[in-house]
Formats: sequence, C-alpha cells, structure tokens
Amino acid sequence: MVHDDKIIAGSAKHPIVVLDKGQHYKYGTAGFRMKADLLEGVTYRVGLLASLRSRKLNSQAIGVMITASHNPAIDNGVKIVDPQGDMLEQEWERYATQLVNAPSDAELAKVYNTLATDLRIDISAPAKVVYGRDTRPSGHTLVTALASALEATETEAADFKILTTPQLHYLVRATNSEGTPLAYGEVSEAGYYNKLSEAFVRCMKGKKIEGPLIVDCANGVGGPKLNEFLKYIPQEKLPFEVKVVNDDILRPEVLNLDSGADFVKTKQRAPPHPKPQPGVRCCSFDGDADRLIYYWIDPEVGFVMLDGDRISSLAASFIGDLVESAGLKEELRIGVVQTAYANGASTNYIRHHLKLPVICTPTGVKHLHHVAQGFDIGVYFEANGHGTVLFSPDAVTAFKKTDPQSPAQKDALDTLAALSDLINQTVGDALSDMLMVEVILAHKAWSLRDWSMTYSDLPNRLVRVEVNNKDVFRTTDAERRLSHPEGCQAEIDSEVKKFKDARSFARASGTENAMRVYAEAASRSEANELADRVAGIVSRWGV
Ligand SMILES: CC(=O)N[C@H]1[C@@H](OP(=O)(O)O)O[C@H](CO)[C@@H](O)[C@@H]1O
Ligand SMILES: [Mg+2]
Repeated sequence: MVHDDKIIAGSAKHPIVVLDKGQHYKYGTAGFRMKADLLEGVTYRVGLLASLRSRKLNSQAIGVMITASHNPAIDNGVKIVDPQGDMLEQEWERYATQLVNAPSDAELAKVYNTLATDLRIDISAPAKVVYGRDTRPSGHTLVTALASALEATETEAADFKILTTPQLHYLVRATNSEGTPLAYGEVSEAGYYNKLSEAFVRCMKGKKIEGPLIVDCANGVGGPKLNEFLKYIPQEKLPFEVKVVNDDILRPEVLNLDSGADFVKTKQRAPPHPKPQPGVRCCSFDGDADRLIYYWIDPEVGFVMLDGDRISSLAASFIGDLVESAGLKEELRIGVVQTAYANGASTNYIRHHLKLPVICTPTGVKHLHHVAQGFDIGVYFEANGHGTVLFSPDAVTAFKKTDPQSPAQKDALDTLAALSDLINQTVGDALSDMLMVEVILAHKAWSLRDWSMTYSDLPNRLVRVEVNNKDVFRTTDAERRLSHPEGCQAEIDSEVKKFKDARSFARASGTENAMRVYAEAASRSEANELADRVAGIVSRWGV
C-alpha cells in the first residue's frame, strides 16, 4: 500500500520495545505513559495513528502532546488531541492500542492498512498534525520519532516545540477554526498569550487584587510560560503582584519534586520550598500546567487547601450570579459536573445553596468534558484541580447580542463575554483557571479565607490498595458502586451505615495497577476508620 515501505523503514529506526509475555501497551486515561525509554517506538506509532485520524476527519489537524504531567522526570507520555482540542474519541483508543502493540515492523504496516480499510480512510488524502512537548529531556527523542512517522505518511507537521498541555489543545482548535466565524484565536503561542491577557484585563475592569500571589510551577513547563504570559500585560494594567517560584527547568531531577498541584493535593500540605509564608495567597500548577490548586497557611489553623471542588463551586457561584444580572437566567442552563471524588459538602453546596444541577461522571476528564457540553454553561472540575468552564455557542451569542437595559446588565454581559475568552474551552488549563480565580476573588473582594468559608469540607481519606487482581472489580452508577464481585458492595454498604454523614466507594485505578478507596464522614477519625475498613474489604475480595 501507499506508505508501507516508508512506515517499515521508519519503524526500524524507532523500534518498539516488545514487552514481557502477557503484558501490552494500553492507551489509557492519559494516553500512553511510562518510563521514557519505552516510548520511542510507541510515539512513532502514535504518529501513524494521528495521521490516520486526520485523514478520517477530512484532513482537520490532530494534536499530539508529549508529556507525563506530574510524574517524575524519567517518565514521559504521549497522547492525541482531537480537532476541537478535546481528548481523542474513546473508540480510537482501541485503535491506538492495536497499532502500538503490533509485534513487528511488517505487522505494523499491516495493522495500519487494516485500520485504514476498516475505517474507510483515504490514505492519499492530505493530513495534518500539530505537536508539542513539555520540558522533559526525553521529549526531544520522542519528537524525532513522531516527526519520522509524519514524514513516512506524508503528513503535514507543525512543531510548536515546548508548550504546556493546554497550549497545545488551544493550538489544535485555533488551527481548525482559523478563518471561520468560530475562529478560536491566532495560531501561535503568542496568540494564546494575546487572547488570555486581553480577556484578563477586560474581566478585571481596572480592579486590583490585594496582596501577592505565589505561583509554584513544579519546575515544569508552566514556569517559563507563566513568565512569558506576564510580559503581555502592560505593567500599569497588571492587576496583581505575581511571584513565580519552582520554575527551574534546567535541572530535570527537580521536576515535580516536592512541589506542584499533585504534591499539594495528595500530601495535603504546601511545598516545603520556598518556605511558606503565613497568610500569603498561593497556588500550584502541575508539571504540564493543566491542574491548579490554591492554598494558604492560616496563622491560626495552619494549611488550608482550595482544590478543584472549591474552584468549581467558586466559578459556578460567580457565573450563576452574572447570568442572573445579565437577565439570562431563564434562557441559559448552567450545570456542574463532578466525579465521585468530589467532596460531599461541595455537591451539597452547589445543589442546595447555589441551586444548580450537579451530574456525577466516571473519573477522567473526557467524561466530565462530554457531559459539561450538554449545558449552555457547563462547569467541570476533578477534585485534583483539573477542569474548566464550557460556554456553548448559544451562550456566547447571548452575551454579545443581548441589548442591555441598565448599566448593571451591560456590566454583567461584558464580564461574561470576557470570561468566555479567558477560560480555555478545550481542556483544564492552570494558567487560564488561575486568572479566572483571581478575577472572581477581585470582583467579590474576597481573600482565600473568605472563599474557604463558603462551606466546610467533610473530612475524607483516599487510599491506594494493591490487590492481586483488580479486574474482578467492576463499577456502576458513575463508579460510586461496585457491581462485581457480587456481594462486595453489600459489605461496603453495611460499613458505611455505621458512620455519620458517610460515603465510601472503591474502584480500580485507570492509571495505576491498584484499587482506590475513598471515604468521607462527619469527623476525621470516622473517615479514616471507614477508609481502613473498606480497604480491608477490597483486599479480601481482590485476592
Ligand atoms: C483519584 C484521582 O485523583 N484519580 C486521577 C487518576 O485516575 P485513576 O483512574 O484514579 O488512576 O489520574 C487521572 C489522569 O490524570 C485523573 O483524571 C484522575 O482524577
Ligand atoms: Mg497534568
């Protein structure tokens, strides 16, 4: 077939590491992610798939991002981005897995051709792939393998070099919408900064934000990109004082080390460096800048964290009020999407205080994103700080076309329009989300303490349980209950009943070879006790 010889020759230059018997590569929640030295051949093959996907979708540009997010520097990963900047369609995860597991170069060409035939893809049609990578040293080799696959399949390639993950998602959407009425922004990294900085200034309306903001960038790609972004706002218009810390990208060994959003969320404490200053507003990005967590050290109670659930409820409350002031409450449906890991107190607050609908989906951003698209304004966040707010085309039109009857209504409509430009519409984006939070705090004149007073989190605990066979566990009801093994859920239920305001669930991790158990209850000791008991049940059933 058309590309066979070139595909085979390229694959020989970027060989796949054949895994031990019984093991295979799997396109999971975060694409392929593992030790970087296993990834050269994988990345080559992902390049082949991206070219097929572009050809399948009328030559629209497909994205490929090379990153391992919050993992240590020796790891890396590769994932595909669909034309609108969202995650690869689920059906295609299977094709990625098939292509990557082809046992030889010749077999690889065969699988490629079979996919093309089965999916009715014209492999002589034009194809385009845009790609980027984070700061990991291994990224360089992987990009070379990717470029080689694009060359072998005669795919037009746009290398955007070092980027945050959400910047790559932005560029994919900008590329595909260029020159259309829905143009998303200039197709360049500068275009991303222009769009965000301009929208940020419009949202702030001359307001200033009290006190400095310390931004921990996990020594990842977010550091240099945030520093670059700040240059786009004229000094006199800069509404806040930002101090960027942990932005050393020259020493790979410090990437994600004792810093970053994942560290803060899982360890429930501030990064030790720089030494946290009581009372100062802080936030952390993760290694590829698609997660955000806020926190501060309260002089009285110590560390206080404002995670994805908090950002979600803050955004829903602010946007809900604006929609009301804009006179669009009857017209636009606002909803919040969470996973089972969302703190029960946040769900309660959104449902009963903000009076907004909440939908629970399985873990993984693609699920949340998809459900959020069903609302005119869909707010979604995972508790770990990954999320965004999606505005439908109808909502954006309403912000721009509604004729305001009062200055207050005009003000609300303008702020909503500016927010829809500020908030990344493709994926969770730490930089964009941070600017959104700063806008909301400035408008409400809130400190982090004011924000944290909106509701009290239920004490909770997340534990990881290693079992022999996690495949025996199957979930239902958006992962909140186990359907298999039969009888296991009944045991969990009977434990949960013994505690006040309690909830607990167990599910197999999609990214690690382990089970995760979550428990929350009225007190810390009860949450801990319940988590231990449920972990015990899971261990017994998982042998
Ligand atoms: C409890 C938890 O934090 N789970 C994380 C983790 O998924 P698991 O399937 O639980 O391993 O990694 C996912 C990808 O980064 C992220 O979407 C998700 O929130
Ligand atoms: Mg990440």
